[in-house]
Amino acid sequence: MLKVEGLTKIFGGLRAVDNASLEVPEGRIVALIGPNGAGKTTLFASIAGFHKPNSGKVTLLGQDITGMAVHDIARRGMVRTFQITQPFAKLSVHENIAVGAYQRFPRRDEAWEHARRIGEQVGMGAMLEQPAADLTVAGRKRLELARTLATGPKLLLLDEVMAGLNPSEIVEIIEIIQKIRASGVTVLLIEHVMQAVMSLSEHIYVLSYGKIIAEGAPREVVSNPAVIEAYLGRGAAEKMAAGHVEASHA
Ligand SMILES: Nc1ncnc2c1ncn2[C@@H]1O[C@H](COP(=O)(O)OP(=O)(O)OP(=O)(O)O)[C@@H](O)[C@H]1O
Repeated sequence: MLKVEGLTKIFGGLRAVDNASLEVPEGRIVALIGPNGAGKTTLFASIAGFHKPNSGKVTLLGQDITGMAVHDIARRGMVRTFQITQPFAKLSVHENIAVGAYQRFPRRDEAWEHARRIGEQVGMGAMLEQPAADLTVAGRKRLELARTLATGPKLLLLDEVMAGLNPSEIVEIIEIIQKIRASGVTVLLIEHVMQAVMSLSEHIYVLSYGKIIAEGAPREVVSNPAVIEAYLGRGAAEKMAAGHVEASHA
């Protein structure tokens, strides 16, 4: 569904993303992990049209979309969420979701009904009439998910939708993401919550200093010495193998 080949994005002298390649097959949940500042959000933004890559190629459903505008990419079925959510605070939850739904259903009644269904899908059925300003962090994260989902994506790019959530909220949103995938939407997610990455994704890419340093099945990737070192520093993998570092810190 999505193929990224040799993507590089440079800010000033900084190679925030350096020759990164990845693939997301249709119907899968794929995760992109890596330490803070590794370049994950920059890679997302470069894939979804928010940044123009310096080099590399992005292919969506067989079409070259490199450097295309955000709305053209969205029309082709790929949308992203944002880490910092910015709903229209004075509008209700239902109205906020409808803003996304209008991109797919120009008729008001259809967009409205679609927005209600999406609201229920993300567990916000009882909150539809609330102003977005009254939502908790978890509510705002769900609303962000609902707004992008309402545009009818084939591929959803989720940027840290679990940040700031408590354990039970995380379990709920994991279930919602599983349902979204079951409804036919492919997912690429950036996430720091390892519990979620491990239980949701079938394939993981690890970014460190802009480069993809490892990829594979979740269990393989978390025990990869290069990945452990990227998170814990040089020599950590060896110390861990010798029992000097708690595995839970990885
Ligand atoms: N618009 C920008 N201009 C200049 N430098 C930027 C810009 N956006 C990001 N960077 C830099 O690029 C690098 C990668 O940042 P990015 O936000 O992509 O990392 P990240 O892996 O998403 O981090 P986090 O997990 O903390 O969200 C960082 O060094 C950051 O300071």
